[in-house]
Amino acid sequence: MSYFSLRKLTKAYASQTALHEFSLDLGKGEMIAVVGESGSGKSSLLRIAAGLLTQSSGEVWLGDTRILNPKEKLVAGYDEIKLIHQDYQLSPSTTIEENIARPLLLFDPGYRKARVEKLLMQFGLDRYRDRLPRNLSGGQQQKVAIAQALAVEPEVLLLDEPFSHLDTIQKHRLIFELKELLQESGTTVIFVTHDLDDALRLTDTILILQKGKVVQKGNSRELCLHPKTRYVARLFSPINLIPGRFDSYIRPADVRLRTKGELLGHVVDQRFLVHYNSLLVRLKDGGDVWEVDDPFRKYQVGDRVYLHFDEEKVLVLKG
Ligand SMILES: Nc1ncnc2c1ncn2[C@@H]1O[C@H](COP(=O)(O)OP(=O)(O)OP(=O)(O)O)[C@@H](O)[C@H]1O
Repeated sequence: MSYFSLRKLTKAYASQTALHEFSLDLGKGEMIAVVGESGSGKSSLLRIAAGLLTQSSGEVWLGDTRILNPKEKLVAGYDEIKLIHQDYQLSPSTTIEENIARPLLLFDPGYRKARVEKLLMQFGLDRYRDRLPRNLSGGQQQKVAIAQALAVEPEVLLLDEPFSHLDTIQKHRLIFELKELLQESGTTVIFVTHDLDDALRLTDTILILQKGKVVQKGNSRELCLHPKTRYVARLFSPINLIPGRFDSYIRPADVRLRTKGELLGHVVDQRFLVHYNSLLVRLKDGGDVWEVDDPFRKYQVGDRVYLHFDEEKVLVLKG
């Protein structure tokens, strides 16, 4: 049953439309990721969902409550819906413990103390409680910001690329920890990102946004095997345009390398990756460069190679 509902949301700025009739219904505790490139409308969407930006049309509902926008509400935003973005603002001159406690100042002191203790423990921040934010790493500071947002036990958490300042290892660890925490607390989550890998680490269901429109929704398998647009296909791997066929593509892993055949090229670059070598092959006719996998690490820069693929692996893509 729908709990957090975004209904036909649109947003037009003076020069352009950022969002075209976006609708989404989430059940309580459900998590979804919205993946889109820069400028696709992700931040506008989340700010509207949080009641922090006024939409051009459409409504946001949390249970039976319509979320009012800044034009309708004196103090914009809701405790029940928290938005976290990469530029978190911790208070620089107060300790980690005080930062997490800040949203709870008007709460009962006993409750406040217990809640802050729980968050410090859950996020592994206990031993840093007396430090100032500047004495923590970027990843730890981002954890503090998330713990602070969760202090008031929001029903809905909106994550706007909150991990982009972190290195890959820190990021993967934080996403894993956060996923467990959010599942445990039954928080409803929308996570927006341009990074499919991050999205798949947090959620199973992905919604793809392009130029303010939803182009596809599904799980990893559905999107990978049946991408509707070039953008969706490229989220999973590069794609190679088949010469003479303007909308047909093949993935690097679906190309076989042979010493005989019809589609001739020569290797212009080679990279050693964990399970295979990745080659760049310049085609003889037309001059396009294909990216192909060489699982047997057989070919070197300068080698001639023939490229084969099965027709059933060809992706026919638009947009
Ligand atoms: N205040 C504004 N005034 C005018 N145009 C805006 C404003 N805010 C955003 N836009 C435009 O609306 C479109 C969507 O922007 P938005 O920030 O929502 O996208 P995004 O997917 O979050 O991008 P990014 O990942 O780069 O933050 C962009 O083309 C942007 O230039």
